[in-house]
Amino acid sequence: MAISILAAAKLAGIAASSYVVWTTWRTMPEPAIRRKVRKLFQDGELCKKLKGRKGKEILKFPLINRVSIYQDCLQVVFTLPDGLDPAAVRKKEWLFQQAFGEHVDLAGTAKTFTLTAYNLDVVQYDYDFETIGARVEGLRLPIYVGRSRHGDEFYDMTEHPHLLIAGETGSGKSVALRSILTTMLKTCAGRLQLFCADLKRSEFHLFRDNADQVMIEAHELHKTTLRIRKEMRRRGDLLDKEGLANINDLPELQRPPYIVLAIDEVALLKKEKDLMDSIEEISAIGRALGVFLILSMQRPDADVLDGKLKNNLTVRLAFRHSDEINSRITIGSGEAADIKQSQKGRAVFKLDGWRYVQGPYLDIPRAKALLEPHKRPQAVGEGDNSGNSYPTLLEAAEEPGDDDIEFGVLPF
Ligand SMILES: Nc1ncnc2c1ncn2[C@@H]1O[C@H](COP(=O)(O)OP(=O)(O)OP(=O)(O)O)[C@@H](O)[C@H]1O
Repeated sequence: MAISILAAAKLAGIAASSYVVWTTWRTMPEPAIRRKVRKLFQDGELCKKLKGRKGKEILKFPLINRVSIYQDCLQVVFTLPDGLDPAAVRKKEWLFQQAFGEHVDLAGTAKTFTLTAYNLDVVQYDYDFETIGARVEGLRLPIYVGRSRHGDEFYDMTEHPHLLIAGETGSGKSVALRSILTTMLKTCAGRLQLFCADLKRSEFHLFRDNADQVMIEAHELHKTTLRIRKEMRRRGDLLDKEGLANINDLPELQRPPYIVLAIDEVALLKKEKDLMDSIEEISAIGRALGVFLILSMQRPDADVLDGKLKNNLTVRLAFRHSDEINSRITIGSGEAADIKQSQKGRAVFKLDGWRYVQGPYLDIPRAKALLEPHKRPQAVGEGDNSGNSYPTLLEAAEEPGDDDIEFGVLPF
């Protein structure tokens, strides 16, 4: 019997050693797990040394508050005694891995830590719209990120605006953008205007028939950001007039479509000061007005992204980074440097804490096939047939206004 379980584990792609460790402690009663964790504290000398009466040394170990055994993981919550350096606990993560298998997370800051041991790692998988579409149903502007050990990871961009995607070359950024935008286009027909800028000219040609505009030159993008700024003013006026704070509060038929501006390889724009200023303005005030950014680049250092803009990109997806310093630039900590080169599509997803995710794999031919039924029927900006009376961004830009002066000075 034991042999066939191991064989099944191997067939399922699970490292056999990890599986054995998992099955061993899955069947252990809670007191035995407590004893085992206490033993690890002793072996790792994770304790505060105190002087007792008559100079006798007393060792104070962390206190185990809770042990929970779930279907897919084991959790142990413990509190450090005052004076024990939390870094010492983090350094000994390997001890917990040896005991509970390699898929261990140790989360905590100063005093209370949660050790979570999972039975499985996240594995690569293919994009499947049937499943993903069902998961994100009901979200206004869904971003489907991938799978973590907790299950599918997705969120509503109207609640968490502006996404920053970063990672070294070949780590999975373009595939992630492809799958994120495909999901959006398939689920938000009639309430999304998508603008894509791809100065590398490598990825967004795919969306040419689906997005409202695909730009490959900085000056085209500049013109579009000026239009978006003008549109934001128009939306601001509308909200003022209606006494509302967010376009989501408008009645559905009056509600402007969400605008998403996705830019691949932002580093190529670093010398375009005016353009970057426009992007920063969108990041600062876009949320309530329904205007959102997805920016992708290899390294979001100060050279490329001004601090204010970076702070407004509140959600982060960090694929493999070459070292801890680079990882810190993107997510403020080193975990993206622990992703191996072979782990394509693996990233640190940072939103209300962080976790590792595996993005779904979607190649260009399949993305094309998925997008085929969603091609825009008309030329750029000629509206949709959703019954919504709000003018499209490009129609609105045709109205005379004070920005026409700005448009005139652009280098076309
Ligand atoms: N989610 C994934 N699952 C499996 N394989 C993936 C995944 N994402 C990327 N890959 C593999 O990695 C390769 C490189 O991915 P991708 O082109 O997205 O990298 P990138 O970060 O955009 O690189 P660059 O910055 O050079 O454009 C893909 O061609 C694919 O083979």
